[in-house]
Amino acid sequence: MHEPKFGVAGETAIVTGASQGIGESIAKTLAAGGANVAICSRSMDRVGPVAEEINESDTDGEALAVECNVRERDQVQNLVDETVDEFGDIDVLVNNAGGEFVAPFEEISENGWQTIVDLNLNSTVHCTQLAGEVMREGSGGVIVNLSSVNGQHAAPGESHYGASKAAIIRLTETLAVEWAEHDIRVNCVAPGLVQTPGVAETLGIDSEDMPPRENAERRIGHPEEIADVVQFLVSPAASFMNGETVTAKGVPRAGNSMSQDLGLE
Ligand SMILES: CCCCCCCCC/C=C/C(=O)SCCNC(=O)CCNC(=O)[C@H](O)C(C)(C)COP(=O)(O)OP(=O)(O)OC[C@H]1O[C@@H](n2cnc3c(N)ncnc32)[C@H](O)[C@@H]1OP(=O)(O)O
Ligand SMILES: NC(=O)C1=CN([C@@H]2O[C@H](COP(=O)(O)OP(=O)(O)OC[C@H]3O[C@@H](n4cnc5c(N)ncnc54)[C@H](OP(=O)(O)O)[C@@H]3O)[C@@H](O)[C@H]2O)C=CC1
Repeated sequence: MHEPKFGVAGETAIVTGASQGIGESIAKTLAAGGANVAICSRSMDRVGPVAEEINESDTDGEALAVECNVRERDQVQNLVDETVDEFGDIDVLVNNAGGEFVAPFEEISENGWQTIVDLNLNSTVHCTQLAGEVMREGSGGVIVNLSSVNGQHAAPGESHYGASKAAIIRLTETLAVEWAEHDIRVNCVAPGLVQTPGVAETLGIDSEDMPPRENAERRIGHPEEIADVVQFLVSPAASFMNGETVTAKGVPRAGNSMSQDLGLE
């Protein structure tokens, strides 16, 4: 009989941007599956309680919280070092931290553009190079990057975000080829609109005022629905997947579904 291989027990995973939203859900899902998770955000006050919640639950996996701004390469090096000190190795990296503001291209300042490219793309480069070094020197590993449907299709007001998220897809494909010889798989998830505190902040509304999630025509995702895809890609069940971008957007419309999900189109 073929045994299912969807588990992550005993793995050590870094999840960036795990104080809320999709990253928090990924960390809790992997820990529930028995992985040890090193989680970060810019604020220990925000990421610490997530680690405490995991450690106080009956999951097999343990959590380590590290304050780390992923835009700062020296802080990422510290995250990697603390993870290895605590858990001995790094098997999994989930590049989740990211964000944006919505603005027309002509209104984005040089610093505004730089901020979003740093936050989404350059942070992924820092984490992947520094954690990847540990994986290459060890027994390989798995990397999952968070792109977006806005990295796959045009969306007004998202030029900086879309460009950085599209670049993440091509980086994923390139590294999958370059690092196959090191036994490192690199895949990507492209979510459609997911109900998180960050999206509510971006839209300037309260989380409770997000459009309904269960409307079949304008389906908005739950963070757990992205976390489960990440867990699959991390697990040995996805051993023949490398360089892929898995889209998870609820309703298979062409193009960018986010503004449709919001009822704007
Ligand atoms: C159609 C359907 C759509 C639907 C869209 C719905 C969202 C769908 C997709 C969601 C994707 C997500 O990633 S959801 C997660 C998103 N969550 C978040 O992003 C929440 C956290 N946000 C943030 O931290 C900030 O917004 C962010 C800019 C990213 C980082 O903040 P920082 O403090 O590092 O940066 P700041 O110092 O504030 O700003 C840096 C520069 O950016 C400029 N800047 C900041 N906000 C700006 C704005 N709204 N418009 C112009 N410019 C702006 C500032 O003026 C600065 O430039 P100068 O003035 O020149 O110095
Ligand atoms: N929600 C959605 O609809 C979609 C989201 N995505 C992508 O999924 C990922 C998660 O999104 P979502 O959960 O909505 O985001 P949220 O804004 O809700 O959460 C972002 C997380 O990242 C952390 N973070 C932000 N900046 C930094 C930084 N510089 N260094 C370290 N941590 C940081 C935040 O923690 P803190 O503030 O404590 O630092 C927080 O934990 C992002 O990459 C996003 O682009 C893609 C498509 C759709």
